[in-house]
Amino acid sequence: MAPAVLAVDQGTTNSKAVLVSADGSVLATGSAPVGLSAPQPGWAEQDADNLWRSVLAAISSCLAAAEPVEITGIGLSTQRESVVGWDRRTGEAVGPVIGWQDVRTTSWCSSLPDDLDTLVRARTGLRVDAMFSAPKLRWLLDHTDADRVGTVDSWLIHRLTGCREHLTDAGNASRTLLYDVLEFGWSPALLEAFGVPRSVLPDVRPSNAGFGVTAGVPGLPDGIPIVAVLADSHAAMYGQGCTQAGMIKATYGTGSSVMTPVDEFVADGCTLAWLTDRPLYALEGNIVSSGAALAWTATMLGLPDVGALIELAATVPDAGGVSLVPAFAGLGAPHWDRAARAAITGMSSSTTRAHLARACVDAVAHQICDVTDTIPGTPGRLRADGGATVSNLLMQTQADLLGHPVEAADVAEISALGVAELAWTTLGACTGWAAQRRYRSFEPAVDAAARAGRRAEWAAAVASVRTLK
Ligand SMILES: O=P(O)(O)OC[C@H](O)CO
Repeated sequence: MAPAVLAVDQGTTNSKAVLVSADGSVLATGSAPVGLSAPQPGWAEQDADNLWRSVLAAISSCLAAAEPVEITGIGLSTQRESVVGWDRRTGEAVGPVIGWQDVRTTSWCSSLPDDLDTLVRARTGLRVDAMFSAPKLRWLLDHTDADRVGTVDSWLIHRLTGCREHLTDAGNASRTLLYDVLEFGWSPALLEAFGVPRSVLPDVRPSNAGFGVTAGVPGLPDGIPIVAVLADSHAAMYGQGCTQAGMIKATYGTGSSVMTPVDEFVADGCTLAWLTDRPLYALEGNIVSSGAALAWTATMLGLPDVGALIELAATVPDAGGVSLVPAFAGLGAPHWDRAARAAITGMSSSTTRAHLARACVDAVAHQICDVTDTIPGTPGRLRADGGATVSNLLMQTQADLLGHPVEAADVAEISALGVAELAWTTLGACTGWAAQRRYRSFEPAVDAAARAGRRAEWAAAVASVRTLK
């Protein structure tokens, strides 16, 4: 039987499973949706058992679509910052997954002392914000009986290993606000500040250090090693071969993430992408709503899906002066204004549904530019990945607004391929798959004055929703 790595990419809306051979070929894929609910405004919850079942369903449909293979290892890529709590004795989830988009702890975060933010920046590269795990963990500990907690990777490791292991990788840990990315351990000062006891947290391992073996997983043999674990956005960066300073990638998911590796840790907007034989730090900007904004606008316009929205957007040459700022849960990077709310500006009596659709596509691209504008010496060429990159209209808009070429990876499963590549590298295979990957290239097609005009229109719309001036 041919050897393969089974890569699982657990995201906000879907769980995917991909069988990948040692040369990077995709042998089979499977996917299953995950439910998401908003029981109160600003809350985002998922059912932890449903999430686990969606992983099993994705694996099962992937294996059913493949010729028989020998699974030599598992690679795990997961949505970040979301947290789960469970009972140490029974292994069962206690309470919901609190999603990364959930902002229920915003006012609690605002009540924390300013000097905590200084400490958080110095030790994690991040800032105090309700998006990150620590305030969500505090909420779980206050409102449930959980005595074990972790991010989604640790919940899946727990289930894949028959409830034996309580582990996380350093890249996922770096998104919690509790992990010292310079000392490579949970920070006692940050644990105390957020009121999270060390005893409830997983042990942190380097991203390719091994995370136990499968036990009792329906449809999988026991004893398969979990070789590598990466956070999904970081896995996309690995899959893009974006591993050196001077390269930049954007992942278009439910939100978007722009990342560029840096040679040294910077105490603002920096994250630990992974830890292998050495750490790789990256500057990152998280955009809260991009794919979610496209889906919302499609629904509001009575369209069946995002594909139909983009088709409608393509029927007009521009947004006709309309801007749509998708601050449904506030603004993330680079504005970090959680009290801001969404708005549509610039409408006139000649505004059509197509202009609104086009404004939403523009918004996804503008938000990426807002982040790249803040990255010093932004490299010219942007590598793009994620579901929305199938849209040529979006990619062309991105190149036009950026003023630099955009290269869209011609693979749908870049995060799964990224973690599969790290797993195969760890197992001793010769990789470097990004060099052979095909990209769709988009060159800017508008002049500097037109670009500046559109960026200024967008900036005015963002300014109109901001609460922090
Ligand atoms: O589920 P995605 O792909 O939108 O990714 C979610 C991110 O990891 C949140 O930081």
